[in-house]
Amino acid sequence: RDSRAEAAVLEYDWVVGYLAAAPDCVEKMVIAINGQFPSPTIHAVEGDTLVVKLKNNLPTEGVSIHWHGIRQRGTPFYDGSAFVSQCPINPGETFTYKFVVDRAGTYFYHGHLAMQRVAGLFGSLIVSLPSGKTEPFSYDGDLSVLLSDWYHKSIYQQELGLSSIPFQFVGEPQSLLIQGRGKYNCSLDLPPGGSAATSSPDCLQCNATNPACAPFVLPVQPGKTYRLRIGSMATLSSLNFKIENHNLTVVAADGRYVEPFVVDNLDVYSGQSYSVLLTANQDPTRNYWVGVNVRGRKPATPTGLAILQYLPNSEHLLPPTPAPTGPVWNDFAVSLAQAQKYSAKKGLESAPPTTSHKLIIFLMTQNIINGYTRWAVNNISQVPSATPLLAAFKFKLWNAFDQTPPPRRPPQYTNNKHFDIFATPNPNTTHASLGNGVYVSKLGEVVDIVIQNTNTLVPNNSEIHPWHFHGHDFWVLGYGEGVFDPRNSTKTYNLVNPPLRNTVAVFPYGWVAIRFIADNPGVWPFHCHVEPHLFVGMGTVFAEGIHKLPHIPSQTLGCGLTKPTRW
Ligand SMILES: O=C1O[C@H]([C@@H](O)CO)C(O)=C1O
Repeated sequence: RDSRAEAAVLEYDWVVGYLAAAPDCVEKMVIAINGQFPSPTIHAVEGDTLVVKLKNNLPTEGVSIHWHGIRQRGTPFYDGSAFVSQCPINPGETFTYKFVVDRAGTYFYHGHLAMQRVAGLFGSLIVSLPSGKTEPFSYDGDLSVLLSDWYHKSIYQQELGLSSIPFQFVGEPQSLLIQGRGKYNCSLDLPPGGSAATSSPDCLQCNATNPACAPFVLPVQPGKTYRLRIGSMATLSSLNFKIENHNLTVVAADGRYVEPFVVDNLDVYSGQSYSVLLTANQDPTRNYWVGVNVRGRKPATPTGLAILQYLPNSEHLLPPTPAPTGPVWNDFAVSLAQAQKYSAKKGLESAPPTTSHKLIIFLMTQNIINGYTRWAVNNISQVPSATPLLAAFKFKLWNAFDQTPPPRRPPQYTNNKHFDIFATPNPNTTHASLGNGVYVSKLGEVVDIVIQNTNTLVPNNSEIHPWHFHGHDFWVLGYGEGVFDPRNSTKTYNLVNPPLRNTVAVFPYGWVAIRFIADNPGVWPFHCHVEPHLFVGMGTVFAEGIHKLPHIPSQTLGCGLTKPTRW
């Protein structure tokens, strides 16, 4: 652990490039930083300034890096979402991110252009308290695991399928990874009655003698307590994390303190981070499985495994027990009950304003638009603008994006609520259109957003969507089942100690309500963190304080209407 008392400037020289790697024993192409997958972990201290000089060595594509969970106060142009805060960094170009990490916690960074995150372009950003400040819990050591799901199909083939008629969805991942390591299940590849000799080349690489197949190891001293940081950069999967025989005490979520509570398995949605306390208080003569399973979608991916190693046992001492399983994948009541256990830590986190200035209701629908399968929010399916929206606001380039404000209510609602979210097929799936309008708030405005789930185009199917906000933490006021009713549902809100987060899951056929203060001048994406959903339009953009936008560095410009006009 870094234990400096004073903030420092930390400088990094990074090169983004393609790498042949075998995260689950099978060699594929990943997008890596400095030849590493996952990308290097950053360890910083609260108040530090990070200066990341990023060279794009990808020969055929631009890139940008989003600093997930970092609020970027005063530096909205370094938020890293392509076509919102900056132009993509072209092949061969170098771009320097410079920003302050103003709050201790567990964060991430990842590619934010098309589906580059899915190709492995992500890493952990861990911010510790300076040595003079203490956490509201104690521990002997700090451990961290970054969870993800992994596909054998390239992101380019995935993007092709998503943007084709007929639509070809990415489907379930081949493997689940813990800190970038997993093991592909060859037997899934075998034809009925087939043998290893007839299986695919992928499968042949995946055998016990291949060192790339060794699981990630978490070493612990018997009797000690560890702070374990758990985060998910999954493409699609909602994950459940479990350590055999061990309870976990949850103490923080998304870099904010929560009232501690004990679980024996933890739901982790893409874009979320947690700190849990883990005490090595079990039989020390053996090691234990750490297991990750898929929730919310019918699993077709084997459990991802790592090893909790009780020192001085060998890390090769395999646990004698079967791989851990989580709750049944479609027991959404269990997921909801766990989500409702979170509350803000008393005395350390603020309560929300008791009222809001406006309410926005988002209805998420899956649609057919000109033959293409696309997600929409209030009938608008998001497409990027060629001009970064931040620059469009700053330089008043009003031709750069749709000037019609996007709807604050689902056009499908009558009397605010009489929309049948359970209807199959969804009756309004042909009314959506492409767009890139922006929800503009006044500086300091208190805004409520309710995200309402529906049935997808598949009969009797509604899915989990983790929504992530850039530039803000928000209060999670409450969850509900069925259709949100502005007159009654608000009565169930927790306005006393709701948790602060930057990513929240919306459960099938339900809604979630959040409140935020629009106090960070900038232009900020708010979107589903399931990458193939964002890719086909499941996102929105918010802006505030547009009269107070800071000067924009020229390195963020150069595309769309921000092209230089003189030679
Ligand atoms: O966006 C998605 O599309 C498919 C399905 O709804 C249509 O093929 C699926 O499972 C998603 O999550």
